[in-house]
Amino acid sequence: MSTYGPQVEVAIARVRADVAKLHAELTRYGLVVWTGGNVSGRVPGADLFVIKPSGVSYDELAPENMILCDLDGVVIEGTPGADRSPSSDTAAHAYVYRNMPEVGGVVHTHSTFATAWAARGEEIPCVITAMADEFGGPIPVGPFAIIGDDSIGRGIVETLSGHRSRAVLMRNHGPFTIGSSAKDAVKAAVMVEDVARTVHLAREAGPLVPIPQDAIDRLYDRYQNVYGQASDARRSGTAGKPAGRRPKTTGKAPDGASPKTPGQAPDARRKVADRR
Ligand SMILES: O=C(CO)[C@@H](O)[C@@H](O)COP(=O)(O)O
Repeated sequence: MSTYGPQVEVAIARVRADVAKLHAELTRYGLVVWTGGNVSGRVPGADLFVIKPSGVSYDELAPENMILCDLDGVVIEGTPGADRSPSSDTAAHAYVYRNMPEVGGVVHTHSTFATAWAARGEEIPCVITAMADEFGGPIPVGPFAIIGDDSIGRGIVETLSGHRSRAVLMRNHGPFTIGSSAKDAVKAAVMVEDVARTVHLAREAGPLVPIPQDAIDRLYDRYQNVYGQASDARRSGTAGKPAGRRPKTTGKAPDGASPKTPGQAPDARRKVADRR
């Protein structure tokens, strides 16, 4: 059944386990309701990534029902989980992996405060040290984009390339985060909600006090290069480092006619729609 070498199979198994487990962090930190968020992880050493099935309860997520895709977002037939349709945001995640080779994980949620900033189309100003540490400046807003093809991915890549922030607030939609791994992208999703909430509450109470740019730069540099342990991915890898512009490739969404397009074909809502 396997068409990959033993090393890649081991890597796929590890990413399946990580991605399945990390969805529990989204609920643990209150970043999602129902099935409104997704995590994916790149398979090191292969042009593949793993993402969850669309609209499936987080309680049901397990390594064997995660879905393996190529970097065009096409499901790899015959692999575990391939009988279900992948996340609605598969084409967006795929676009990010194709165009940002340093990215190892992508996360999307509708977390309340970050999504409220996205609904206003307003970037979150850098007014707390935790934000300077983690994001190195403001959290930018990305364009409004329709769900289902790679336009969200284009918006993420255009906004975050060359930007310190690992989070973008997609206008009228919600946060998407990137990281050196799926776990690192989940961390960014947790942190962006935390700062969105704090800055919102601060502004409700009075004027925000900006942090001077040179202090932001120093805080960011210390957090990325000194804070924590030398073995941390942030310090040893590319997480949080400015990505720089990447060459763009032509986006290719999954085949619209395929049963592997986002959303589960047997879902009850679909049967109802079909009857209309
Ligand atoms: O934002 C949206 C849809 O509005 C999706 O990202 C969210 O509902 C999660 O969808 P999936 O279950 O990953 O297909």
